[in-house]
Amino acid sequence: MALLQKLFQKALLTNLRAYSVNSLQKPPKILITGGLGQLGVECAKFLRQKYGQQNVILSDIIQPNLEVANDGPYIFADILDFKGLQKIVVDHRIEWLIHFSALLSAIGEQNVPLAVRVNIEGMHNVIELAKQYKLRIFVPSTIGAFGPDSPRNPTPNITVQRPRTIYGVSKVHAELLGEYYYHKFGLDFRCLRFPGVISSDPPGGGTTDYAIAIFHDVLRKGHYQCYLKPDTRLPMMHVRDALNALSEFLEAPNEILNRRCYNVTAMSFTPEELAEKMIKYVPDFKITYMPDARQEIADSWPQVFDDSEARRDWKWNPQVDLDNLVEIMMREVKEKIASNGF
Ligand SMILES: NC(=O)c1ccc[n+]([C@@H]2O[C@H](COP(=O)([O-])OP(=O)(O)OC[C@H]3O[C@@H](n4cnc5c(N)ncnc54)[C@H](O)[C@@H]3O)[C@@H](O)[C@H]2O)c1
Ligand SMILES: C[C@@H](O)[C@H](N)C(=O)O
Repeated sequence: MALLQKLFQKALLTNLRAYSVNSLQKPPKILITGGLGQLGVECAKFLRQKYGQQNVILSDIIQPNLEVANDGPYIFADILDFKGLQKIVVDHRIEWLIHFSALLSAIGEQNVPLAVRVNIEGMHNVIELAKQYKLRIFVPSTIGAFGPDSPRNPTPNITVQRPRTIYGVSKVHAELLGEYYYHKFGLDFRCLRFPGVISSDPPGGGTTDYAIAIFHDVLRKGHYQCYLKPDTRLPMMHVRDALNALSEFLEAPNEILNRRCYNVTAMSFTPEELAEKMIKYVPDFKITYMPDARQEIADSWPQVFDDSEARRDWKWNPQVDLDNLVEIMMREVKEKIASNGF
């Protein structure tokens, strides 16, 4: 019986995927807010390959560098300006909204009023916008949406969420608001809770940033001083997997989704374990540890993330493990340092 059910679900998924791809023959017009951060630029490149350069509009409140400006459409969009957002959606016939604007966990603690404005008021604006114009809206959440009362190893999809950072509070708010709009108004709200995302681009002020900074410091200086203790275990994922997850989830037909918010992850490691893998590439590098305020945040977050519901419902399957991640980062960070010094 269970086998029959599984076969039926697989057939349904295959059919619905085929339907979904066909129905996407006219590619969606997509707006990415907060697009000049760590995830946005890569996300635009990825989605432009899929849906066409002109169909993915990157936006932010800061000035793009020349490479980004030449890569495809870029516009100014402040998520605190509702009328401005309405104009963009109308003028560009936007159908999907990917809402990346946020102050991350560490930086949010340094400026709580701004985090409230950007993360909470900004969310109010984009969700109303999505409702008014019937947009499909993707809002990333995070392992930071859990807190010290949540089970940490593993952290299931549905459990206690009592975060102790304004970032985490704003993300729980976003999850609940999105689910509410889905049930109340039929809004096509979709949300993935990402772990620390690793890429060679500069991170925006999070607690997991050490796993990016370590590559830059080791390759430039041969030394890294880590702000977390050596045995601090956190869930992580390479940006390629994060973008694959985002795009597969965005394309998944509503019929196969049992939830609007899913945990996704690829691996969990500690600074010590990451450093051990890096020694193969830079045998004589040194790592020292000087924990700061970010330690307390990390200690309240999941250590291992349970993403079995995403794997079951829309066949989420990460590709990059820790060995691949170190190999990719070593290569890409070396190239970045050679080309622009970051
Ligand atoms: N990077 C990660 O490890 C990670 C993990 C989990 C979830 N996320 C989520 O993914 C999203 C993107 O993360 P990121 O790492 O790219 O963040 P980031 O901090 O690098 O970028 C955020 C962007 O938001 C922009 N922004 C700030 N105020 C704005 C405003 N008023 N209007 C428009 N834009 C504004 C900033 O200019 C910045 O470019 C965030 O919502 C974050 O919570 C990221
Ligand atoms: C985990 C994620 O939300 C972000 N990188 C942070 O540390 O704040």
